Amino acid sequence: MKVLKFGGTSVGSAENIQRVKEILKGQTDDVIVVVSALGGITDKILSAAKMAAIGTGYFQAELTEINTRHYETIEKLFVAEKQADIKAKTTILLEELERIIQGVSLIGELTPKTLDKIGGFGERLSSLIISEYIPESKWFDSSKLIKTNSNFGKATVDFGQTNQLIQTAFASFSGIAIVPGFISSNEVGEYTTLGRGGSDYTGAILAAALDVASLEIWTDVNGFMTADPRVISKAYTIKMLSYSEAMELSHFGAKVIYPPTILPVYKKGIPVLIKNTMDPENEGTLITDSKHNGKDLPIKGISSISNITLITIQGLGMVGVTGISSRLFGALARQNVNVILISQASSENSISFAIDSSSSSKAEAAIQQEFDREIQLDQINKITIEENLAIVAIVGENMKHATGIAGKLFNTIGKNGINIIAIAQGASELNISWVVKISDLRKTLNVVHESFFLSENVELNVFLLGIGLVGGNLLEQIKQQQPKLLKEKHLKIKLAGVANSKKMLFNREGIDIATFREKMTTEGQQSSLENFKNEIIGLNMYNSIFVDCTANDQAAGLYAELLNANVSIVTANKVAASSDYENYALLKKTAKRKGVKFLFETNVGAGLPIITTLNDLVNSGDTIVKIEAVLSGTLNFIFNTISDTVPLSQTIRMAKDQGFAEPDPRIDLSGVDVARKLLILVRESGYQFDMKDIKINTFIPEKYFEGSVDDFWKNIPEMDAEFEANRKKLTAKGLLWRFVAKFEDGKAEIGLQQIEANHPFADLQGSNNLVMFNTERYLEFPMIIKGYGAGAAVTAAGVFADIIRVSNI
Ligand SMILES: NC(=O)C1=CN([C@@H]2O[C@H](COP(=O)(O)OP(=O)(O)OC[C@H]3O[C@@H](n4cnc5c(N)ncnc54)[C@H](OP(=O)(O)O)[C@@H]3O)[C@@H](O)[C@H]2O)C=CC1
Ligand SMILES: N[C@@H](CC=O)C(=O)O
Repeated sequence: MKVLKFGGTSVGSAENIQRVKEILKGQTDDVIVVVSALGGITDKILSAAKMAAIGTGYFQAELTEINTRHYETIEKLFVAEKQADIKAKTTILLEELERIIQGVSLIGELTPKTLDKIGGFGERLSSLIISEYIPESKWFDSSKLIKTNSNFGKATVDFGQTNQLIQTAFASFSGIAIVPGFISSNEVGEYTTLGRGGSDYTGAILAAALDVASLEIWTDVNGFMTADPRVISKAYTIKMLSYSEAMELSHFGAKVIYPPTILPVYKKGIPVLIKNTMDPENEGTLITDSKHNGKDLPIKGISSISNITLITIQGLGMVGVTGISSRLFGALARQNVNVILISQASSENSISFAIDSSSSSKAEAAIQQEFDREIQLDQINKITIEENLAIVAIVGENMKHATGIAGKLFNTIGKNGINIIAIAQGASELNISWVVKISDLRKTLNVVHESFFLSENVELNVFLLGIGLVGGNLLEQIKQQQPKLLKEKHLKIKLAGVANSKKMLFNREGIDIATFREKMTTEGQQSSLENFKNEIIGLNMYNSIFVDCTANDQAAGLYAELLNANVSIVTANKVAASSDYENYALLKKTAKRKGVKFLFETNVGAGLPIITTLNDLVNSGDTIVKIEAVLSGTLNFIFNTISDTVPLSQTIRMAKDQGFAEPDPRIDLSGVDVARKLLILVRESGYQFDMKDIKINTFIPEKYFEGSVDDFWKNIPEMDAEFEANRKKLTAKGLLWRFVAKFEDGKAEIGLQQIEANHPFADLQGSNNLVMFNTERYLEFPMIIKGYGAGAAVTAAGVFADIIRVSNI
């Protein structure tokens, strides 16, 4: 024999009741079918009763709706000839309900006892209709079988009597039994109820009394999910749970099963299967006594409860005093305040507990009253009430004795800038619960879901500023590479925000890279750096990365605040890393302190792995003795391209057109770009250096850098003739121009050099860069890194690599 329970949605419409019939047809065993009220009916009944009690006439409209729902369901389920008979039977119950509610209206009082009498009508009605719809079935009145005390609203079952009654009633039963859920009766036969969601409990009570093969809870979801799917799109069904895990998860917000359901079936070792009436083929979740089940993950699921208030009572007068906790929780219990989480430090000078916010004034008054004397004497000097909180819990039997779970959990949460307000973990190690601000709940769930591999993929949320050459190429590369990254590395890069200087666009769910430009035009808001930063912080998404593909110094000014808000920075913009040493050091320190990344590999040599290599050398204990490098793609391209037919001004234009030059090419021509790069290399080598410490030898007179960029383009051809004359002389001597950056003996200098044809820099084609590091380990023969040092595609690839680096995959 099996017990199957169908919830409110499962019997909420004629179509769904037909599904139930189909499911029952497939059963080979004898079955007891427990049914809830038609979805939403119990709420309507209770609301009608409450309206009646306060004297509003609106209850009549609610009653009419209740009647209509049932009559319409009958009309859809039964052929015309049968309808009158079933409607007549239904009407008897509906009229009885109406009479009681009329009575409530007349007396103007709604006692818990009356509420229980009224509350069960939904189940009585639905079970009547369903038993008529399955003619071979037999209806059983569960209110006569389940005996309870008189705690109306949530009665306690008398299992001794109940088990006997059930066993007698079903002693010779075979076939299909239809039983209303939720209802029971007390010792004098008055209706009681088992608490909201109590139909599950009815199923469990019957299952345990008859020691059946299994209890199936048919609902409208595919079982217990790893997290709330409305928040975590990647949440999936947990195939197997132990009784304890199911109990913990259902207590902490997963409303799949009514928590008291577990105990009776657990005691008898009866497996519980959660199934979806709308998707019967789905495996669902199996709850058994097997502890180490399913994938070998330390945690099975994450649950949360919103609308939480945390109350802390504090005072030195509490230390070492026995009975404080008992008085505190006794006072709360007397006021019917349900305590959801408790946390007390071993110092004993404070106790924090979490409750549903609706009880917070009741709780506060209870504490004030109970500890009035201690408050007067200043032995308890502080009662703090924090609202707008949520509790999150991770649950899993495999956490037991697994080291590092709490460390990993809180480390990951901390890195994402989420403040943990209180923590509780039972010695059973089955559940770790903690309190966060409600505004951090979504982020917390995502972070935890991902870090415990409950999510298949790691997700990065990218906010891209600048969609010119580099930024535009970056998005193209992400678009192309995304399927492979997802498949092979389980990495998803989501564009959560994007901006240029005119428009900005955000979408928590991700912006489609194929259409982002049109979307920016049609749906984008006016761009503003301040608002872009505020939006990133405000969205408070986990694994957020600000990617700066502008050359804007104000954009670089946003980094500190973003890092402080636990947003990683990936930047092609050289302004921040070459700003005042103090600022550079602060940004690096902030990133480290916050556990996020500040990456700028492309600041030197575009996509070449120069900074990471330098970091590896230094981190492994090497010392940088000398750096000698050609660091400007633009200048190298110019000196490789200039000829008697291609003058200087034209080579600059070509460098710009090929995407080597800065948005403002004067930055390249003036040596500023190279100076920035050398400064960054020296700093990353471990030296405290500033721009003023670099000697810059310019080769184009200062006057060309004054005025606007247009002035520069207009005037620079004046230099062509002189440059060509010098070039001829240089060529005649068999020499070449290279703009060289050098750091040695604590001195840094950049400038144009004439080099021999056999110099390592001579064979440097196009826009290539070359860096030579002489270190204590690479002393005689330097380490050399060479290759394309500029260009949109290679730079975008370098930015892309930095973004991937943030994920630590
Ligand atoms: N090209 C290369 O080889 C390399 C470049 N880099 C660096 O990459 C960065 C980008 O270069 P590149 O792509 O060539 O430059 P582009 O001029 O092509 O693009 C710059 C982008 O930044 C946007 N932008 C500028 N100011 C703002 C602002 N205030 N708010 C929002 N967006 C803004 C621009 O928007 P709009 O179009 O609306 O003005 C544009 O989308 C530079 O810092 C450069 O030094 C680093 C290594 C190599
Ligand atoms: N403008 C730069 C681009 C890379 O940083 C260069 O020419 O090297």
